[in-house]
Amino acid sequence: MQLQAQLRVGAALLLAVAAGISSYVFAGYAQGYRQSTRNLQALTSFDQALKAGNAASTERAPSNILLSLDPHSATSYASIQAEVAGSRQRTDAALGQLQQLIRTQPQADAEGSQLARARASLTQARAAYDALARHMPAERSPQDLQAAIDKLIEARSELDPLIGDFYHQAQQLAPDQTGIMQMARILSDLREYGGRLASMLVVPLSTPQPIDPMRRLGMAALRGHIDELHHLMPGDMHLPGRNDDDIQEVRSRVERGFFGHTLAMTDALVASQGADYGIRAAAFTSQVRPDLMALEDLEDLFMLRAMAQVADTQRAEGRHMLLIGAFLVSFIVFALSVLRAAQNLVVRPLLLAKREIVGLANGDLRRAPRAGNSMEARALHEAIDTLRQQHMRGMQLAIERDELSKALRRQAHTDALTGLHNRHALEEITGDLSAEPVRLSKGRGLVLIDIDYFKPINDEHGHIVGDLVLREVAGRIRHLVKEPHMAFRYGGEEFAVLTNGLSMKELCQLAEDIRRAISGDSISAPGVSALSVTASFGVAKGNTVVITWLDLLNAADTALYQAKAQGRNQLVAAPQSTDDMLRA
Ligand SMILES: Nc1nc2c(ncn2[C@@H]2O[C@H](COP(=O)(O)OP(=O)(O)OP(=O)(O)O)[C@@H](O)[C@H]2O)c(=O)[nH]1
Repeated sequence: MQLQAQLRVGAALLLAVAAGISSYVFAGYAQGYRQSTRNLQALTSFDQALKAGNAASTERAPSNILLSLDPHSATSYASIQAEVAGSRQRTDAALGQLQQLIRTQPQADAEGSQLARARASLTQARAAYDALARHMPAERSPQDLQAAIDKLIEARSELDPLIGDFYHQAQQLAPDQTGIMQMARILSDLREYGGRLASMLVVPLSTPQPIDPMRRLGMAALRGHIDELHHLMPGDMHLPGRNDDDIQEVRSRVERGFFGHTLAMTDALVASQGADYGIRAAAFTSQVRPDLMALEDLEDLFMLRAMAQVADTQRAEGRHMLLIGAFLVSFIVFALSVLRAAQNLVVRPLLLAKREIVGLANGDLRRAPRAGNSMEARALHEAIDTLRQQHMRGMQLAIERDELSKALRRQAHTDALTGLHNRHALEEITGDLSAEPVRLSKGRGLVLIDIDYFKPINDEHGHIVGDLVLREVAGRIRHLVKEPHMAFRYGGEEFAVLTNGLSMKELCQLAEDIRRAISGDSISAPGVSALSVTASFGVAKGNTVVITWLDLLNAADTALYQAKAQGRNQLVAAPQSTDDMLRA
């Protein structure tokens, strides 16, 4: 597999492993985050149910005060009336929010009906209050007053099942927060029972009249519940984790106010047998109200604490998820960067170097584009440059060798004196004449030229002059013999012209031209008067009889011999060739 592919597969595997591990851990935190979100929703819903209950309980205090006031005489009537309207608005708003939450509940229908009943009861109770409030205090019968108060208590009781449902649901979803939620519920119940207890004293105090025995029994039962709940409250309400000074402070307010002041006052009023209570309903309600509010405050603090704890957990899970996400993204970026760097620093330089080396091997000496600036890449490029230099030297040597061998070959085939091809060159074409005869094509022609009476020139004028004559004769032959025909120094004072594609007539014409050229102008040499030189010619051509090179040479040689014999300075065509000429 290629390095690039290996790198990619490696990076993909690494990423897959990192993604797998991250996903596994992420899924754990995501589960925790979802759980915390559900817990928080459950706690918020329970808190909203408690708030709705508290709002309905709280509405009673200003309503009860209003019923003990004279609409015409009491100066505070209008402000209490406004307070009643405000508290009713707050109750309605809290119930509205509760209704929204109920829509998302599993038992939305049953809880919705329960809430509708509570609202209907509340509307009835408010109507009863409003009807009584329009009358003068003297016109309000104790029975009607009590009935209105009872209706409001009853309307508040209608919310208890809903609070119970939300409590159980929150307890199931957020079991860790059960202790705090229990505490909040106890405080909510205490607030309601304390409010009811106070409400039950409103009629006796307003009238004033003794508390009837039945009501006294009911109040005793409530008082018992309150004591039970008080006992359920732990002495030490210290919560782990956060600073809970605020809880301790409100708790002591509750102990002093509700369990101390309110219950003591209530107990004293219940215990007094006569109708002279020494305090009127409005004043009593006003005194009790802050103590009941302290219970609500404490409950609020507990719920806030529970929700804050869950929110902390949720934030921590969210942070972990973010961290893992950031880690995974960073890892992906890192892995891709490493891959890219490896590609740029290793793979690409290697591929380009490979291309350059292959180019060198194929004779391309150009410097190819390069990549990578690492030490290793530079070393690789230096090695390629060295290889190129060696390759260039090798090529240069090869060229020189080639030229040398061409020169040698040329030299081996050239006659040093005349510069014509030598006999060896002719034998390259004809082959070894002493060996197996080699066939020739009919187009081949041969003219053998032998200088006449050359020995006397040598003898008379010396070899140097003889050489000069040979060079001059060779020059005149070369002048007339053009490609594709070739001129040779066949040996001593003998020359040969090998033709290709000439008819016998053309061949004889060429031989005659050469003869005239040799015998034409005399040859001058230093210290020698003009030398007249002639030569004899034997001409032959391939045909049906002359079919090998040996045949051709023999035919030309015989003709030359004949030319010599007939008096020299003439040409003789081989007889077979002459037949051809005649036919031609
Ligand atoms: N100067 C010189 N003489 C050479 C060379 N090669 C051969 N010879 C001479 O050429 C002469 C040839 O003489 P012969 O063979 O008797 O021929 P010839 O004198 O030309 O007489 P015919 O051919 O019969 O006309 C000899 O004297 C050789 O020494 C050479 O390279 N230089």
